[in-house]
Amino acid sequence: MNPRASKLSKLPYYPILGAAIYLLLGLLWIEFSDVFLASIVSDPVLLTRYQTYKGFVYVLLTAILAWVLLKQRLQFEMALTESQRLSHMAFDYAATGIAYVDVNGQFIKVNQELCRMLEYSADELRSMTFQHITHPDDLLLDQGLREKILANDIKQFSIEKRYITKNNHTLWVRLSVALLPPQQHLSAYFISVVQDISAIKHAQHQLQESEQRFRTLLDSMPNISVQGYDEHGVTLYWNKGSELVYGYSKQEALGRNLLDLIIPQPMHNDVKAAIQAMTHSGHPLPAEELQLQRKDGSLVSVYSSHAVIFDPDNKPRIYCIDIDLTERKQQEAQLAFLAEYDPLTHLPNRQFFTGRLEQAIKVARREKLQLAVLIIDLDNFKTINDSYGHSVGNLLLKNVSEKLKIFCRDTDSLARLGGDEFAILIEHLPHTEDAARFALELLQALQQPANLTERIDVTITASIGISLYPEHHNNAESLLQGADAALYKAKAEGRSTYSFFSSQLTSTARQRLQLETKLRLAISHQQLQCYFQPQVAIQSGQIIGAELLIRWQDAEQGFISPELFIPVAENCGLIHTIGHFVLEQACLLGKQWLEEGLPQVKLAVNVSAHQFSKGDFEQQVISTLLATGFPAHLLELEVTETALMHNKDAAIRTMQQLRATGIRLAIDDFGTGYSSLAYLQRLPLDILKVDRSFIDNITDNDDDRQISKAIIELAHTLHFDVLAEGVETAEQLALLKEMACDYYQGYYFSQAVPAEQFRQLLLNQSPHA
Ligand SMILES: Nc1nc2c(ncn2[C@@H]2O[C@@H]3COP(=O)(O)O[C@H]4[C@@H](O)[C@H](n5cnc6c(=O)[nH]c(N)nc65)O[C@@H]4COP(=O)(O)O[C@H]3[C@H]2O)c(=O)[nH]1
Repeated sequence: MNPRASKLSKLPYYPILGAAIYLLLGLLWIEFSDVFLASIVSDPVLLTRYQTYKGFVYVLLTAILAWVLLKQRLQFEMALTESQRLSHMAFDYAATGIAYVDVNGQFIKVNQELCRMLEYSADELRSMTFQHITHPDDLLLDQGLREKILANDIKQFSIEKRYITKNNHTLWVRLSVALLPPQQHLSAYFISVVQDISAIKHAQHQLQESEQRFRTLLDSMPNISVQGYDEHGVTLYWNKGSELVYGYSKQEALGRNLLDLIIPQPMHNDVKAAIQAMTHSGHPLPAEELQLQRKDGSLVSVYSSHAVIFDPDNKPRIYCIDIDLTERKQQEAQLAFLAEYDPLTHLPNRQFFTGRLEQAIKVARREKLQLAVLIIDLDNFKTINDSYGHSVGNLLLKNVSEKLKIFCRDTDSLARLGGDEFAILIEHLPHTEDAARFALELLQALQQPANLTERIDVTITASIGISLYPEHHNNAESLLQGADAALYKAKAEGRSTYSFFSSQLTSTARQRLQLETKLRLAISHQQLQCYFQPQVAIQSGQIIGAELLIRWQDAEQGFISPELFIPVAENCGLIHTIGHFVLEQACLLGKQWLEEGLPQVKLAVNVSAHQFSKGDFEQQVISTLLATGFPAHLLELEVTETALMHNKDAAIRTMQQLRATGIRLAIDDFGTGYSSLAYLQRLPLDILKVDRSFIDNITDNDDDRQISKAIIELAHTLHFDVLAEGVETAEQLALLKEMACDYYQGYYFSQAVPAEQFRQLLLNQSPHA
């Protein structure tokens, strides 16, 4: 029954009641209107007419009213019939199954859709109960809920359940049931609305299946970790990959916060912010590479991407898909290594070396340094390869690379350019021959027999080509080419040697190295001697001292000038041995002469810049004085301006310490350097030696004369004594006397002479002079 139709049926009786009231009021009007009109209208004609027609008017009005009412009733009846028809149609043709079911479960009325769903006809269904066609597993639930409605515990219910259709198919439906209370002639019955959800269930089933398959798939990928977290970071999902990548089992991970699991402490705040941002926006953050933490505390590199999925309760779930990059990183590192290193020797390759060289050139350009590039090529390597095979050849290359590694300093760069070719970059090369010395020593080291296997010992030689920056080339490529060309020359010269890019340099370097080798021998065979050049007071003409000058008489070459070998000695470090020898000679002989009663004279010793800048120089001087007993005030140390220029403050400190012991200090070759007056004032000097180059022309060059005069005056102003070097003539001496120069030395008085000869000079001099 349509409740709206029953309401409509009551409506038309209100106008009938109205009509009855109208009739009653009309009759009353007919009865009493004459009296009423007579009281207000006095015209008897009008009153008569009214009485004649009043019945007719009343009947007319009543007829009209009856007609209106009848029409309204007819319209209403028609509307009611139409509404009932529509209601039946709606029931029948509804897209949802509808059934009226009595309290025992018997179908009373079913619509077409329900029949279609259950594959029964309406008549068949009306002869059945819902229990007949309900899936046994769902029967208890359905029945129980209906009982609850009947017991008035609930008003209605809605469940998902299964029916078994006539053709024995399982049909998933959403069933909504409400109880219609008993009415006049009808007992209570259930209205069931049945919605076919088989398609949804099927889709859900498929989804579950595909989810299951997806999970199986995820679990089968060991280096892909998938984790699911709630909005607080609590772990909800943890696949096999996560177990393998992070080391936590599923049981250990589920329910724990990801911050306690895999996020290193310093990242905690960032991760919290990221979770908040994703759960609020519903959008994942961009994927990125992260370093996360394993159970054992070690870090693992992962490429982490995220997805934000809302669950059926609309709660955000964050899924992280982390790809373990460990293997890829190792491969990348391996590739990076191979791009720059030689896999056999693990030395940098040509590409890396060229880059390193370019960098070094930039620094050298800025700091005005010299660089050397050496290419080392093994002589006859092919023969070894051919005779013993490649594996022995490889062992030899490894052996050579080890020797090279040991040989190079930390600041040198070593590489294998390919085949049997190696390269070394020497930065901060102070002198050209340092590269030659390096090459020579390297050749000697490589010549040591190499024990490759139990039975194979190989002795091999190498050739080396050297090119220099900036002297030969100013870019990496050309420097390598230059060294290669030089290598070719070395090979052409008969191998087992080195060669510079320029032949001139090769011969100079070789000469200097030969000289160095000879000097070593000369020192060890005590072939160096100290000569003494007297220093004379200009006013009195008395010897006041002598400068010690080193002399080397070589058996083959004859006299070798200190101007030639002192720079070589400075480069190879022999200057310290020579310096110490001269100092010791001065002190020993000086002391000996004092003991003999010879006149007291000061002995001047040249000190090289290299000695001066070495930390223990003062110590060495003091201990020599103590060891020999030579008085400090008779020892004079000559330092050149250039020696003082290197580290001015340290030089001043050293000089002050030496001066404090009573030693005299002289500045040598004055005028050739760039000492400023201000700097000179700070130096604790005793004597200033005017360079020979000024004295040479003092007689005929006005400029030199003026400069010498100015130097002498300046020195006196600063309370230094002045000694003129290289005085060869009486004229020079006369001029110097005029200029009030204090002392001189030079061939005019005497060349440097052996100790005994100088001793004779002293003996000949009056002791009281
Ligand atoms: N033409 C000419 N030359 C004169 C005359 N009087 C002296 N000489 C030379 O001038 C040089 C003076 O020495 P120097 O300026 O210290 O210059 C020295 C000094 O810088 C260095 N030297 C010599 N002996 C030593 C030494 O024991 N230690 C160090 N560190 N350097 C030394 O070698 C340089 C050259 O020494 P030598 O060849 O001995 O040359 C000496 C000396 O023989 C002269 O009247 N005319």
